[in-house]
Amino acid sequence: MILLPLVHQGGSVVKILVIGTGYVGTTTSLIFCEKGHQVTGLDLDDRKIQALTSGKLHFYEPGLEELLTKHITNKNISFTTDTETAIKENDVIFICVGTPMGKEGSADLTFVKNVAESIGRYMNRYKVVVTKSTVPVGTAEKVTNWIIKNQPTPISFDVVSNPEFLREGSALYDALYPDRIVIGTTSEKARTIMEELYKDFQCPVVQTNPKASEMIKYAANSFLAMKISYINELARLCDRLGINVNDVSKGIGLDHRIGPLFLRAGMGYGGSCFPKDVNALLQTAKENGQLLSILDSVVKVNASQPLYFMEKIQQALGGDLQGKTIAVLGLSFKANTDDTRESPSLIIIENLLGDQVTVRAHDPVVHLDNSPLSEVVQQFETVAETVSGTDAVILCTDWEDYKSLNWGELKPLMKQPYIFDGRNMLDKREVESLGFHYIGIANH
Ligand SMILES: NC(=O)c1ccc[n+]([C@@H]2O[C@H](COP(=O)([O-])OP(=O)(O)OC[C@H]3O[C@@H](n4cnc5c(N)ncnc54)[C@H](O)[C@@H]3O)[C@@H](O)[C@H]2O)c1
Ligand SMILES: O=c1ccn([C@@H]2O[C@H](COP(=O)(O)OP(=O)(O)O[C@H]3O[C@H](CO)[C@@H](O)[C@H](O)[C@H]3O)[C@@H](O)[C@H]2O)c(=O)[nH]1
Repeated sequence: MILLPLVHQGGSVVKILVIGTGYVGTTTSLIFCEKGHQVTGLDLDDRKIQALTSGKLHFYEPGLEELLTKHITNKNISFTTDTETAIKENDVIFICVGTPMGKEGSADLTFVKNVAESIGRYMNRYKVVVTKSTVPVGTAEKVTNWIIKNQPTPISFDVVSNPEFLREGSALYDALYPDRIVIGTTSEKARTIMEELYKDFQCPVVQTNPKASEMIKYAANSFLAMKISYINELARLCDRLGINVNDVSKGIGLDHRIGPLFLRAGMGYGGSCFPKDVNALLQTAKENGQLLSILDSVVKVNASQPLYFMEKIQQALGGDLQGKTIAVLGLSFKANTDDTRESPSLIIIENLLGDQVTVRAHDPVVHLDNSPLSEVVQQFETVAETVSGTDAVILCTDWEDYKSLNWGELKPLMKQPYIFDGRNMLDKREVESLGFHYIGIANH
């Protein structure tokens, strides 16, 4: 299924192809449609393409499905699995495929390499090839070489690094209203085309070379991860001293040099990005003989944070958890997504199961269904069913739904009134006044 144009650029016509229809690919496609462009979305996964073609999103992301329906109706977007035709018919190609954690923490570039080879094989005229996937420093050069190696005859092209900074759960807003756009290229021709594509975005544009652009993405994610590990480790000290870490976050975050965001203490960062990207940057540092000792510590603190919380749970419940029944509320790595990749909830569940606990689970959008976890964890439709007969509730994901629960009504359903709040979501005094034992992360 192939599209007609077009973004007009200085009289010439530019057609956009987005390769990979995951969180980033789908969002990227739709924001360019919003800006009046015409987009083809390509994926190898036929089920995803069929779903998207019929206006259905294959993942949970607020606001995206409505936009998808709108742009399908307006014929601004179409989807295909036909790699060759899609490459031939489009001029700007965004690579949005996954770059999962590979050997020793480095980014696995298999999918990017496959795409670059296809682009080389099938390109028929000048193309701008844009890496939106998060890729290590030096990848633009690799992509260039993979394309050249697969070209039957030499045809000119440019590779641009243009990292994506959207968050799951607010992907659409983040992509439509980014804090900045980073364009990494040494080609004036490609830069002009990229500027044209982004001309309606109201934010600063950082113009740099591909290597610096690739580094900006890793440096940003690692910095945010560092803020989280910093506050989490500080929370452990606050716990010992009886200090409310939320007050500390507020007190330091109001200093505009520090900023209020990413200072929420909890069970550690998860998701498809921070864990893999911090590790990939560490691997880049190692390969280049440079120690990043702060980031080393960020990873260590993050790995031990769910275990720190588990210890608090064990201590409060008398040491041995064997034979207890515990409700886990929230499976996704954060609110407003159905993504469970590297979710701290899963680490908590794994530890509970290891302690011979019967685990009952709930999540507003994640369904364990056919996952291996469904064989050992029972999932319920409502929170009331989930907490029935349990010795404790563990709040693992910061869903709004959980903040507004009527704990007074839930308490009589439980065997023991314990709440472990891994996200510091609840008002300690309020639930304690209902007769609960409440333990958060330095939420005193
Ligand atoms: N998820 C996020 O919030 C986020 C934000 C910013 C950047 N990123 C980065 O963007 C990239 C994509 O992330 P994602 O979460 O959207 O990934 P994803 O795994 O959800 O989607 C990737 C898609 O690429 C498809 N694909 C793989 N090989 C292909 C090929 N040869 N041709 C066509 N399609 C192919 C897969 O089928 C899949 O649908 C990663 O590098 C990630 O680190 C992700
Ligand atoms: O104060 C905070 C903020 C976040 N988190 C946790 O940190 C993780 C990541 O959260 P968030 O950054 O909101 O989600 P992602 O969708 O993974 O987005 C990050 O990763 C993306 C992929 O690279 C980037 O594009 C985004 O800019 C970057 O925020 C989650 O487990 C959160 O619960 C905390 O524990 N405390």
